[in-house]
Order: sequence, then C-alpha cells, then structure tokens
Amino acid sequence: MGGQMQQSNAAATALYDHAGSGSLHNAGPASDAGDAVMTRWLQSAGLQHLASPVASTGVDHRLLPNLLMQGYGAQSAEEKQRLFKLMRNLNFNGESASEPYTPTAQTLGGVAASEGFYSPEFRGDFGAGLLDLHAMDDTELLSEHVISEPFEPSPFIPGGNKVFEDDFLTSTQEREEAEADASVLPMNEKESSTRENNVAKIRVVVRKRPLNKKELAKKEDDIVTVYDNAYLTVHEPKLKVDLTAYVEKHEFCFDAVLDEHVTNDEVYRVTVEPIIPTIFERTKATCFAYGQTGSGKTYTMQPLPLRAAEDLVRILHQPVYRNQKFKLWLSYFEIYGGKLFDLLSDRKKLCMREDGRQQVCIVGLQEFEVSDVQVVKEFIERGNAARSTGTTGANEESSRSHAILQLAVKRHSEVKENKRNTDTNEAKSGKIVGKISFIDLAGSERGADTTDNDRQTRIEGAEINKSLLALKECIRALDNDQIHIPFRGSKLTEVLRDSFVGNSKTVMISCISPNAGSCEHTINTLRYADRVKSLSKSGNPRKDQAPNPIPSNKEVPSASSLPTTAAAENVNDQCQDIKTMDIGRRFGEKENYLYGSAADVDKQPSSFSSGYQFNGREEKGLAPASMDRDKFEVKNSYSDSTYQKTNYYSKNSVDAGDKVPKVSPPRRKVSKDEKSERSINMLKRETNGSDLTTTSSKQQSTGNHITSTIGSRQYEAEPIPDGSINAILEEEEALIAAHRKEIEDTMEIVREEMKLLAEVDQPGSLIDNYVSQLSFVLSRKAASLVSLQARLARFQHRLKEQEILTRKRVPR
Ligand SMILES: Nc1ncnc2c1ncn2[C@@H]1O[C@H](COP(=O)(O)OP(=O)(O)OP(=O)(O)O)[C@@H](O)[C@H]1O
Repeated sequence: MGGQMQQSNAAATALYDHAGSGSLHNAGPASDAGDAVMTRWLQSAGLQHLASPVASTGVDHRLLPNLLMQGYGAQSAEEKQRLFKLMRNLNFNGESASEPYTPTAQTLGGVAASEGFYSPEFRGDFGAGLLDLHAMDDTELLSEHVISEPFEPSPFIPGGNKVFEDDFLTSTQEREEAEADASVLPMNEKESSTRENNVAKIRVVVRKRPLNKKELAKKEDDIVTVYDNAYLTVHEPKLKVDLTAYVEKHEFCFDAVLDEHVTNDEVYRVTVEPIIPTIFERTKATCFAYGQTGSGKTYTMQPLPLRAAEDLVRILHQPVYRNQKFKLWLSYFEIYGGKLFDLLSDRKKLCMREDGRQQVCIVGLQEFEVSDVQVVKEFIERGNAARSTGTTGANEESSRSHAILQLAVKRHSEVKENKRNTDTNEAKSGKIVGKISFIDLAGSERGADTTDNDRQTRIEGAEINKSLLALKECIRALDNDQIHIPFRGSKLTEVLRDSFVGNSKTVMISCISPNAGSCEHTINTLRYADRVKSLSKSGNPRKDQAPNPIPSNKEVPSASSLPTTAAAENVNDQCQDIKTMDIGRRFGEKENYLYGSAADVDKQPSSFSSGYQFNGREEKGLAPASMDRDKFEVKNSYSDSTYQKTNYYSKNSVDAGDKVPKVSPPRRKVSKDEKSERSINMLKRETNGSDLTTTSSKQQSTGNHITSTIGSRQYEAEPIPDGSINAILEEEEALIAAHRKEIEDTMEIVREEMKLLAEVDQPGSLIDNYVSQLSFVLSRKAASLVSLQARLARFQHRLKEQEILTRKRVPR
C-alpha cells in the first residue's frame, strides 16, 4: 500500500514539477481563441466552472495541473479526478507537448461518472489524496479517441506508409536522429535507417484477454483497466486486518498494452510487423508470450508466424530477392521436459550442441523451404497438433511445452545451388540472413499442478518452472551487466541465447487474465514483464555484442544492402546461429506432408475495427510497478484462485484422419522414440516410488515469483534451488547413457561367449582355455551389471531425497 501511495505522489510531483518549471516559464500570452478552446476542454470534462480563472490569467492548457492545487480550482475528489482525466486525454505528459485533444461535439455532452465498472464495495475511498492516480474511471473520455479507420497496408513493409514508425521510436532523441538521417539519406536509405533506429531492441507488450464464459458465469469482476494503450491498472481486491474490503491498485506502464478488444491482427501490427524488415538486415528476432496458464499465450502466438510468413514471403517474392536466391525456411520444435522434439518430424528427439563459436546447433532438426503462405499454415497446424498439451488443475488444454517456430531467411549462392544437385542438404547450404523465432512458453503458473495432478504432470511443471526461472535469471544477469549470462540454466535459455545479445530484437507479449481470481498471477506476470522492460531501457552498449557491426549501408530491405560480397558472407557465417545439421527438405518435394485439414489459425475477425495507434512514449509519469513487491498479503476470499478455462473461442483443430496424433500428455499418444524414452524414465521413477515432482511444489515460485495460494493465505514459494533439477536431469542422462553402454558391453561379451562356444566345439580344443576365458568373460559381465545397479540405486536415492526435501518445504 505504501508503495502505491508513493507512486501516486511521485506522479503528482512530476506533474507539478512540470507545471512549475516548464509551462509557467514558457507560457506566453494566451489568445482569446486559446481561452475558448481551454473553456471547451473544461466543459467537456464537466468543469466549466473552473474555466474563468484559467482563461482570465491568460494561460494555456499546460497549467491545468495548477487547478489541482489545494485552494485553487478543483476542490472535490470528483473534480480532481475529472481534471486529471482531462489532462491525460490532452496527452499531458509533462514534456512532449503533443497535439492536444480538442473536444468533439459528443464529448461536450458532459461526463457522467461511470458507476458501472466497479462494484461499490471495491471502490474504496478515492477522495483522500490530492491527486489520486488510482481513482480514475477511464471509460468516458478515452472512448472518444478510438477512431475507426479502414485497414491500411503495413507501414513497415516496403511500399507501405509509415504511420506506425513513430510508435517504435525509443526516445525523443532517437526520433530527432532519425529525422536528421532522413534529411541526408536518399529515400530508401532514409527508410531503412529510420526503421532500424525505430525498432526497439526489447519491446514489452501486454495483452489482456476478455473474461471467459466461466468467469462471467461466476460474476467475476474484470479487475484490469487498460488506458492510453500503454498503461494499465490492476485493481486488487483485498481485506484489511479488521476484514474491511478495500482495493489496492497497481499501476504499470509498458511499450504497449492491448485490451480485450484488440484483435490478433492488431497484435501482429504492434509486435512483430515492425521487426520483419530487420530480418533482412541479419537480425535474429524473438517473439515470446509469457503468462499464466489460460491467459491467452497460445491464442496470441499462433497467428503471428503465419502473418509474419505472409510478409516475409511478400518481400522474398520481389525480384531483387528472388534473383539472389533468398528463401524462407521453417522449423518447429518444442522443449518438453528439458528435451527437444521436432514437431514436424514425428516428434523426433533432437540434440542441442554448441559449436566452437558458442553457436547453438540443433542436431537433427528438419527445416522446410516455404514459398507459399498456405504451406506455412499447414506446417503450423501440423506442428500445433503434435504439441504437448495436457489437462492441469488450472487449464483443461494447457501447453506443457515451450514451442519454438522459426522462420529463417537464407541466401543460397549460385555455387552452392549447383552443388546442391548432388548434395540434398539444401537448408544447410544456405546462409542465414536473419530469422525470427516465435516462442509459446508453457504456462508460467504451475501451482495448481502440485496438488491435484499425477506425477508426470508435476514433473513437467517442475521443468517448466525451471526454464522460466532460468529465463528470468538471464534477464536479470543482463540487467545487472553481468559478464556471465547463465544461458546454460535451461534448454530454453540456450535456445534463446542469441535473443538478448548481438544484433537481436526481442518482443515479449505478456498475456494476462482479467478476472479477480487470477489477480495474483496477473500481478506476477506484470512484474516479470516490468523486469524485462527495464532491460530494454538500459541501452548499455555492452549488451549489444554484435559480432559484426551492421555495415554503414543500412538499406532495408533492398538488394544492395544485403550480403552479396565475400565479406558479407562472412558476416552471415557468424550470424548463423541455430543451424540444422540434418538434411533439409524442400516442401514441394514432399507433398505427402500436406494435410487435408484446414483449420483456421486465427478464428478472430481479421478486419481492423479501429486505427489502433500507440503512443510509443517513454515511461514518464508512472513509476514502475515494482514498488509493491514482496508483501505479505491477506487475500480477500472474494478472489477465487481456482481458474477454470473455457474454450469459448475455438482453438486449432485437426481432422480425425490427420496423420499426426493429437497428443495430450500424460494421457497423450507419443511417438515411438519418445515413448521408449519416457517408459525408461517412468520405469525408473515408478520403481523409486519417488520422483522429481515434489520439486514442483517448491518451484511454484518460478522466475516471476509465482505464488501459491493455500487456504486464504498467499505464500511466496521458494525459488527453484539452482542446479537441483539440473543435477537430477544430468544424473538421469548419465544413467541412461550407462544403461546403453551396458547393453553394448553385454552384446560384445555375448559375441565373445559365442566365439568361445564355437572354439570349444572344435575338435582338439583345450577345455582349460575355455574355462579360464569364460570365467573372465562372465566376471566382466557381472561387473558391468553391478556397476549399472549401483548407479541406479544412487539415482533412486537421489529422487527420494528430493521428494522428502520438497515435502518438508511445502506447507500443505
Ligand atoms: N484475446 C483473447 N480473446 C478471446 N479469447 C481468448 C483470448 N485470449 C485467450 N482466449 C481464449 O482463452 C482460452 C485460453 O487461451 P490459451 O489456450 O491461449 O491460453 P494459454 O496461455 O496458452 O494457456 P496454457 O499456458 O495453459 O497453454 C482459449 O480458449 C482461448 O481461445
């Protein structure tokens, strides 16, 4: 609570500071026309009675904050609220002097306080503060800003307009620099230079989903208010010690905040679209969705690759790229239980290796050349169908894995093109120009899994939590400018390694549920996002360890800017990161991969309902939301932590006749490879009567301090003990390897025994030789078995220890 108060005061101070230091000094004599406009603004907010003093002193709208001072103008809390809203709608941000909002005929109709949003018991006492940032109801004036516009072609794709470019200017300075560049560069260079500057290295976007049917049926309140496309408030219902209900407000500010009315198309335009041209500039881009289970990650992520592919293919079809043999390659894999599986190759198990240049290679990953969006769609559907999903206590169809879809633009040189006739490894022969990875992370919250699910589900939860923690640790390390970034903490961070360093762009979409029952998780997700956002603001050049600076010729995406020289090829060599070691296949040659099913990836209406413009503003007035961290809270019983998911928007479906089975672990069908591997694992775990699962209890606290609600109390669960799961997974791998080795040894021994038998059967053979050799062979056999048994016993013991430890830690 204290944190929130400070936050309000900081924002208020900022406003007053501005009024005092900026506007008062700069205010020139106001014209009569200006006074009239001022009066209309005040009228629009129902504050016409305050108009005369302002007008008579001849000041402009920038002095509106003065009306908030005690003894001046607005006196009541309601007046202050209206005044504040007016300032906000005038884009009063203390500096940028943006084009003020002029009230329309409709807005002059007055502003009735809206009672609808929040039930009275949760409104709390809003009147106490001089300027209560949290007391705002955003529904009236803001709605006037939403102007319906027809669909416009992408401003980021060559030939499109540039309306959105400003949204991605990371600072006023950058905007000025871009303008300066624009004045000296020829047109196409201007565009590319501006674009490059404009697309932020890390962009954090929040998406709020609508209340679902179940939440509506339970009459749950929507506790998340989005305003100005960049801010949001979480109204957390709470109880005081004397059991009085009150609402605590948590204010957040991000690069963009998308409310429940925003379509997937708009999400694409705000998140991925600006990055697409940079892929042709050797950028490795990553877009990932983060959030509680059921918050809309999959819903948000699934359409994005398709849209991206559309734009990439459109660019690639331009003669300049076609002539240079630029091609688009697609791969799709998942990280499940710490292991990698190819979603486009019967869930074949993959190996991740690091080469001498610390580049990550995924051995065995299939890549497919795609030159048609329909084909991309079919691949995506096929991969989605193969993805691991499972029922959890929190979501009926929860993603149990991190799914990674990569679109890589590669350039195939003439020489290699010819060579390819004899070498089918075409994907390998191409040099990566750039790529974009889409990562649908598994649900960030696995608290529900620890109590009411089976062992396998809990093991998965532990592994998911581990990787999310590792992700946060990497972000934290980068944030603290640490030289050592713990990428090796998980498979996920190893794959993401190049997302945060070098010539990279990262977009994180934090998905949040709006219902009161998800409040804690929502706040946790937003704090996590806030943490990532702070990384993007540091602008430390050490974080940009691009192995090769971008050449001064920054044309994007024009032929001349793309690597055509040997030097440029070297650049590409070094930029090539996740490489496939297996044979890539041309899709056209493998028609049998096509599927008859054509479930729509995006069932959302695809048309644009509004010209959704983002401010692209820097965070100014609002303090980061991290102020209210680490508090012990008495939860309001109103807040029901049991989330039940309702699929009232259809997800992708695959016809029954599809070749890839729809999997739903732990009851899902699995590929043969995985099955045998899993059965080994399960066998080991079952024999132990113990497993890793209980670690998931203590790992409810994932990277984002996920909490577990037990009874009416909220416990901050302990973070995953670093290395604990890692160590077990390593031992598991070692055990499996030892088992394999033991089988190989045994086969060798059996061969020797057969040879001995063959010899002893020969006429005149010496039985003494046979006896001594057999004795030796059998003792080797026994030693090998004993060694494996000892390893197995150690591993069993280790699992048991884990379980006991975890039981001790988790309050039940
Ligand atoms: N913005 C949205 N608009 C409408 N429906 C949505 C939206 N976001 C999510 N949904 C619906 O909410 C449900 C849960 O979404 P989804 O499966 O994407 O969650 P998730 O975060 O991926 O969950 P998990 O981590 O468990 O896989 C789905 O039925 C989905 O259609």
